[in-house]
Amino acid sequence: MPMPTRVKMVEVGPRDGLQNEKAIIPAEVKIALIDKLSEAGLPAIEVTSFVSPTWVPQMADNAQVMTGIARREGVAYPVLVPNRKGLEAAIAAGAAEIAIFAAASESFSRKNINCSIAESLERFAEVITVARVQGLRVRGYVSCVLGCPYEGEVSFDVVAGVAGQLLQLGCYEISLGDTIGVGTPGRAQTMVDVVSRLVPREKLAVHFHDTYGQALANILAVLERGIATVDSSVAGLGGCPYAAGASGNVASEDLLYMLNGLGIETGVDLEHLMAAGNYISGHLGRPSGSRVARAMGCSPHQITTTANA
Ligand SMILES: CC(C)(COP(=O)([O-])OP(=O)([O-])OC[C@H]1O[C@@H](n2cnc3c(N)ncnc32)[C@H](O)[C@@H]1OP(=O)([O-])[O-])[C@@H](O)C(=O)NCCC(=O)NCCSC(=O)C[C@@](C)(O)CC(=O)[O-]
Repeated sequence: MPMPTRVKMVEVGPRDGLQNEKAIIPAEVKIALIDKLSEAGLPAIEVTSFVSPTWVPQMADNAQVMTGIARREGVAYPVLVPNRKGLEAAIAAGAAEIAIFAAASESFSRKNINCSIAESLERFAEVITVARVQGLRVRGYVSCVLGCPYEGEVSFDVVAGVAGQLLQLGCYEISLGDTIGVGTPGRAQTMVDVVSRLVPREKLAVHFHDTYGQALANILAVLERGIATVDSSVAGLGGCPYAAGASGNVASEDLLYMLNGLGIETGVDLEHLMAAGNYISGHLGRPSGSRVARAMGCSPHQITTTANA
């Protein structure tokens, strides 16, 4: 299968990246980060989540952040929503796109959203119907597609089944999450092949955490299988509060560097993206989790990364 010539980068740093931070980050910092990410040319930026503040205190300022950002024409600003209450709050804050999140593991579903997979799909069916009637776009996630922190191995048929149901319920795109970053390239390809029997590849995205250092390799492997939408997190921020030890997503800067090197179009500017990553790393008081940002920060050499330059 030919590699895509253009990849859509979905930035999840402000939500997935920051949700696990223990110290509460001021809303103004989150807003400034999102505005810098918009300036970098990202086509989609997940802003926040309208979940229970008891479960995820870091996202309690969701409405303030959502209403504070400077929205750019042509950029999607999805927010995570677990139920009707979250949907209503998201709509009140002006969201035009939501993301619902299911799992391919019963145990993870319980730990993360306090219900079974079947119950979650019932809940999401209602959320999606109401959202679409109100003109919102709905993205879907499936967590634990390459392994579960509680159950270990996860069946790819179950992953495909959940992804297929989210598509049927009305999600325009399904993001396949390796929540704990255990996947390797061959398994990632097989998983995508199995899921694509029920969901066309052009409606699939991948969401690889980099816990075992496999994320870029996995992304390259699934690009070879025709996947053209990839989630990433600026400065490699992140982790999931309900998956102990899971590290951040692949760093957006590292993903972009690789895509630039492959000559794949994204519309995203690396310097602006690094500026956003350096801004939030500075605020968090630790080095960026992006190896590209760290290397370029120390290196006086600006090496051309395009394949044919
Ligand atoms: C789903 C619930 C709410 C169920 O939690 P629950 O306790 O079963 O909810 P409930 O319906 O029984 O309500 C309990 C209380 O929460 C309130 N409540 C209920 N809903 C909301 C809401 N939307 N916003 C604000 N408040 C809410 C509700 O009003 C009530 O308040 P009280 O009456 O006690 O004062 C909870 O489990 C939850 O919020 N979970 C979210 C967990 C989360 O955000 N996890 C991280 C995101 S998933 C992820 O990172 C994976 C992903 C997507 O990145 C992909 C990957 O990597 O795999």
